[in-house]
Amino acid sequence: MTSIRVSWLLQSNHEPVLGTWVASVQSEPGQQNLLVQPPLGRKRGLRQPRRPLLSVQKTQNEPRSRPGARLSTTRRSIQPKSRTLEQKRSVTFTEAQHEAATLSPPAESKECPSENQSLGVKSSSAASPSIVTADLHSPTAAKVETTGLETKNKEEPWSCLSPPPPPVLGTLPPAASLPRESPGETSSLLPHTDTILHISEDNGTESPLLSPAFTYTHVELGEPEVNLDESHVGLAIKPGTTVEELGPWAGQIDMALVMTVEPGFGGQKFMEDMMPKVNWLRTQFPSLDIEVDGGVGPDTIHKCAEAGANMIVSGSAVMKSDDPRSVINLLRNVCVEAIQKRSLDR
Ligand SMILES: O=C(CO)[C@@H](O)[C@H](O)COP(=O)(O)O
Repeated sequence: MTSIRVSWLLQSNHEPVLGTWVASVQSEPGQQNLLVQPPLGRKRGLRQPRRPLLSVQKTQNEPRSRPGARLSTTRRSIQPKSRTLEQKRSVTFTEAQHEAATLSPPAESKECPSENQSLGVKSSSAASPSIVTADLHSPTAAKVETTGLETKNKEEPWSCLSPPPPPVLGTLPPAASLPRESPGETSSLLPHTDTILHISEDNGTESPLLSPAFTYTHVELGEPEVNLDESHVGLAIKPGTTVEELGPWAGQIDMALVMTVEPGFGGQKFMEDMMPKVNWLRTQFPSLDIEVDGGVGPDTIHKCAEAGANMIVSGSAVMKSDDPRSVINLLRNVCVEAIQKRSLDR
């Protein structure tokens, strides 16, 4: 039997929730490769508040949109509803590649009631072993605990993306130099060929989600169920992919995943030389959620946090620990402190 892989996320400014991955992966031309992350412990149709990953405001240096870079299709003509504290969301991950494919809008969020969990490390019998979304809090808060919910401060919804301009190799493009999109423009192609998430078998082995050996839970993207404003979009880059290739998209996505190992399996050595990618993204896009994945644990978390990562995937370091909770707390606290420090430095 195949189950969703073991991993956990450390996110800032989220209500801690348990999550599971529902994958819809289709690789035929014109079909989508996407993953949706409805929180576990929730039931469809019911909502749970969710806070932004970062409370950092977008800066002028951070374009919200740009011309020719649109993610979706005619559905983008749907007027997004204003986000409320109670809105549901999903996460879609794709990997930036040059091969064009159509990205359909993300499947519906499937939300269920779930009690908030103070540290986000609580597991549930309904959950995949350990996808845990832990909560970080406002970087400006003097303490870890926060009292109020926030909504992600995007004055306009994330925009549609279309294939980016040819990457500028060799130099990192300043975000401010990125072209801006014009209102009403729509296009439909998002280049991607792969997904990042992994699933694991009961014997503990992992394989990429796209492995044909696994069965995926197919999520039909029913039109009535889609609410684009409730979606998050992420782009992932493997170690061999330059951040320049992600740069053109970064002003429009919610999350960038910088792989710090080659996707494939857990337990690999953390690639510190990926940190300049994280640092550049954080510098150029202060409110972007930046995730690192691979070889992250107590020995490497400082580098990630200082570079600007605020979402952490940690496999071995947590799962092989005698005290996973303390490891998670450590990772979270290091990130919180780095976020607070950046906030004070600004
Ligand atoms: O999916 C991958 C790598 O393919 C990563 O998510 C790792 O599985 C994370 O595990 P550790 O590297 O932390 O052990």
